Amino acid sequence: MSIRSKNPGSGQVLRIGTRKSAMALAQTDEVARLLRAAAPELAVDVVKFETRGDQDQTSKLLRHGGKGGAFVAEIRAAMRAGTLQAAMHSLKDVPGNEETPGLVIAAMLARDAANDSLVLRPGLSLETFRAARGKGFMIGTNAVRRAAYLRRLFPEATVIHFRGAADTRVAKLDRGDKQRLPGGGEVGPADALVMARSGLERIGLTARIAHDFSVDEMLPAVGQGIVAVECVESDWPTRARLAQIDNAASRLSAEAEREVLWVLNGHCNSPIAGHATLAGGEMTLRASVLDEAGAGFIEVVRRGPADRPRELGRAVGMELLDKGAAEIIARTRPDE
Ligand SMILES: NCc1[nH]cc(CCC(=O)O)c1CC(=O)O
Repeated sequence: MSIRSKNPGSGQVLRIGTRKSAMALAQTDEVARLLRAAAPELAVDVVKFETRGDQDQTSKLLRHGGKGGAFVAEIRAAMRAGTLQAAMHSLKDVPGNEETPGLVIAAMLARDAANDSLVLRPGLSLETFRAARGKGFMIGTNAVRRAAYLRRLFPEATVIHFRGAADTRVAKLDRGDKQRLPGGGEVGPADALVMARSGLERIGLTARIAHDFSVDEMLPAVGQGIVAVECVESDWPTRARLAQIDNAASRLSAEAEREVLWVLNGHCNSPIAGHATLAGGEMTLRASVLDEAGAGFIEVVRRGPADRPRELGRAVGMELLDKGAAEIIARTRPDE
């Protein structure tokens, strides 16, 4: 059945906005491929945006309303103005503590790998790195959560701030570039990076993965590995298109995980981790809150019926709060 509308923007052409990093473009191409497969008559146009987050690598992005906020604000404005029908986001980068009136996430794709991976500079072997337990090595990451886990897993390594699009970060590692710091000065070069496996897969760099951390070793960010497509709430033709490519398991997991963020008032760069798995009608939700120094660490695991994800997320979030999560979040600098 083809869906027609008098609104020229939401009939046979669907314009989808995205950041223009290699990773974001690969994700958007996948969304476009699935939409075309579901509706061969549909023309999907990919519109590339250079967001403030991409242009301004060294600024403290939280000033722009959060790291995720910087990535998504501009694309959302275009959608509200009607020049786009949809926006592609990494769900991980969509803040979990903000209301977005008039917008809805109408599709979540089947989840890719949710775990983080270790990438080593050329010439450094995993054996050497492991034998040293990280001592004498610098590990770069852009995320407070990863920094906190790294300080627990490799207490003797130096964790440094490393920012940029995924392909740019690996190129910097390979060239041995230093990283400019937001407050001036520089650190590095890095010996290793920790990045999302899904991101490395999407830009064709899986061959660079020296080690996959399991989700229990390094609990992922809420929503990690899920591509989300947002549209205007009242644009029913577009919602119907997007509903065709929505994945139920991703949606249930995301609802549970994001409820934890909501309860804790967190966003993608808070030291909060959360991951849900589904099996036989049951959901297991694990979430943690970590101290930047790796000292404070609260983890909660609960199980519940898979069809009540928000209830489970709320219970896990409340238990984290009971155990002192708010204090840990408050004392962590959010823009490290
Ligand atoms: N913040 C950038 C970002 N946003 C989403 C991903 C990974 C892909 C995903 O989680 O879907 C990445 C790169 C990374 O964390 O290494």
